[in-house]
Amino acid sequence: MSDKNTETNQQPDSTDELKPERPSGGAIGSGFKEQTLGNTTDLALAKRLWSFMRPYRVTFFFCLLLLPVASAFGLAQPHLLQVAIDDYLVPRNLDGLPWVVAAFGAAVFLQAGARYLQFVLMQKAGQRALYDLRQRMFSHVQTLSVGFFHRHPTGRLMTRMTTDIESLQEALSSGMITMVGDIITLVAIVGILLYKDWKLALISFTVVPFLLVLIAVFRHFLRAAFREIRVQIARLYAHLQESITGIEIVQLFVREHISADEYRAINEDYRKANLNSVRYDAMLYAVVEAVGSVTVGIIIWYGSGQVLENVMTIGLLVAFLEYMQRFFVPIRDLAQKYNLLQSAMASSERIFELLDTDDRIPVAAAPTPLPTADFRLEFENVWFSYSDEPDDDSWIIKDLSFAIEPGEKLALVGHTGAGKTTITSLLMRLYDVTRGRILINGIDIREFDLNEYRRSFAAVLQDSFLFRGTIRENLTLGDESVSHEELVEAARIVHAHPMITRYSNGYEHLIAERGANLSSGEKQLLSFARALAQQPHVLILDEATANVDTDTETIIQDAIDKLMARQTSVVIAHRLSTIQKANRIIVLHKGEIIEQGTHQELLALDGHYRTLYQLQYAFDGNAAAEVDATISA
Ligand SMILES: Nc1ncnc2c1ncn2[C@@H]1O[C@H](COP(=O)(O)OP(=O)(O)OP(=O)(O)O)[C@@H](O)[C@H]1O
Repeated sequence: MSDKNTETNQQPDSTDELKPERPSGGAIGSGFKEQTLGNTTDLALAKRLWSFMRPYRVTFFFCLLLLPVASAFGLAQPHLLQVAIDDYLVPRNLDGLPWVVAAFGAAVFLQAGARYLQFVLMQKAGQRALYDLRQRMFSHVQTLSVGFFHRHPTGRLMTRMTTDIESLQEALSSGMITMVGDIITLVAIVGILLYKDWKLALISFTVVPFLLVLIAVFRHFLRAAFREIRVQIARLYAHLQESITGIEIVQLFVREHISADEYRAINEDYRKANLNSVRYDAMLYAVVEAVGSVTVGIIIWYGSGQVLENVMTIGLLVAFLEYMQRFFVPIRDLAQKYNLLQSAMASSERIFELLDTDDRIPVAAAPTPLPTADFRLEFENVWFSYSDEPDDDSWIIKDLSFAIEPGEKLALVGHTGAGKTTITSLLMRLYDVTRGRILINGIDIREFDLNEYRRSFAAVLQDSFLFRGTIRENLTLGDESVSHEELVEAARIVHAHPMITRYSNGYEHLIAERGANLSSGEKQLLSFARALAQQPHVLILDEATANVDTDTETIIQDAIDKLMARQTSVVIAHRLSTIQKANRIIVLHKGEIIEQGTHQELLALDGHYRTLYQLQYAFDGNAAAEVDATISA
């Protein structure tokens, strides 16, 4: 099957609002446009996020209960300090002081304990919810149609499934719930201070409006800096993904330095974006600290006067100072956590958008049972376009009608781009026809259960894709009903067995990612064995034209013959022997059948097939002579 990713990825896609921004570095598909979220959307998003938290709600609410407990133990400490000073130290009466010290120690201990418990439990619940979310995303993405993956670059999808989830995780672990705790603490401090001395409290709070304005300004800059980081991360990912998957081309065309330069530029932007956010963060930290110190100054200035006039006790002054210190920490944290929350909301929007994508092959509500044998496949006036809104130029398959009888071996030939791969994709329902029908024994294939239908096919594609894992795993593809004997039998038939047993651990030999540690001939033999082990009703074969030595070629040829002999086969033929052995050859041109018949019949026609034959099989020593012989006969 030809690889169309490169062409389609670059086509404008009006339905995709998350179009990649083409970065200066030149990598494609790098970076997402961050979105501004309205409050209503935030609420809707929060509701959906909650649906993932709901199963763990008992833990969640218990954590919420722990927050005021931790706050109370924390805020009891300055009060105990006040009691120690005013009731024991100032009157020089140390009798009950150990009790106050013990109470202070207990408050510190219990506050730490409550925080620890709250943090660990929250993480437990949060990690479970994220686990569920990741699982849901993966399962969902697997059900999307092949067309969806052709339209969306891998890098983009990967970013959504990794860094967006990470951002949610970050907000969950260090943000959301502690924000509630911060707010509780703030409100409690305001209440306590007003209760203890409302005048000093109001004087202390004079700086707060100024602080809030400053925080709002910083929040704005921090948020922009944060978004920039996310855009740069996406660019970095996309570039990495592209250069690693395309490493062979990069090295063959000695493009390493260009790729490194591009990476350097993106890396530099990423570094700058990070530095920017750190700068604003540090500024915010410093400003809050400074404002805090000014407040302490005001309290000492005003409070000491009050103490000297005996209107206020020293203990109360110390407690005030302590409370104010504790007041500024949550204010600073709230500003930072708000940004985390914003980013998490933007990420969840992208995550839910992917989860809501319903770009999949429709399944039959009440599927018709699939015939168990003797498939008669039929294309009935089939039209197909890869575009959702086809125009006259975009039809790839045009009013195609033909049938494949049970057991028949059909060869598809035609120039590149004629639509051969598309026909096989339609047959396996990787795409649905735009118009017309594909039938099995007279029943529209859309009426069958999709998985059951697909299971009746086995495909050997040009790129014999192998997964990282053992040979056995690659042959069975996780189907445990295939016995070892059946596997060996399949491998023997297609001559893969000797090659497998050459490895000391035979069927347990580990194959590298994409079969990187195998030759192309070996990969082909394994994919033949895999197809046979699936015991399909229909075999789809897109013959690879990889250069293999003569011995391997003979083995592969024989394997193909044996494969095709077993069931109905549709072959995109590149080998002379394959088309010669086909019961029927369909010659395609721009999505239409222009000739069909057996090899001999078509040669005798002296039309397109003959020209194609001479062009495509000219490398075959006997081809030209055979054409001449056939024609003269
Ligand atoms: N996913 C896709 N999105 C859009 N257009 C596509 C897609 N796949 C294929 N096409 C277009 O459909 C046409 C037919 O492609 P197809 O792969 O079926 O041809 P083919 O006969 O198998 O060619 P080849 O022998 O080169 O593999 C081509 O013009 C191709 O550009």
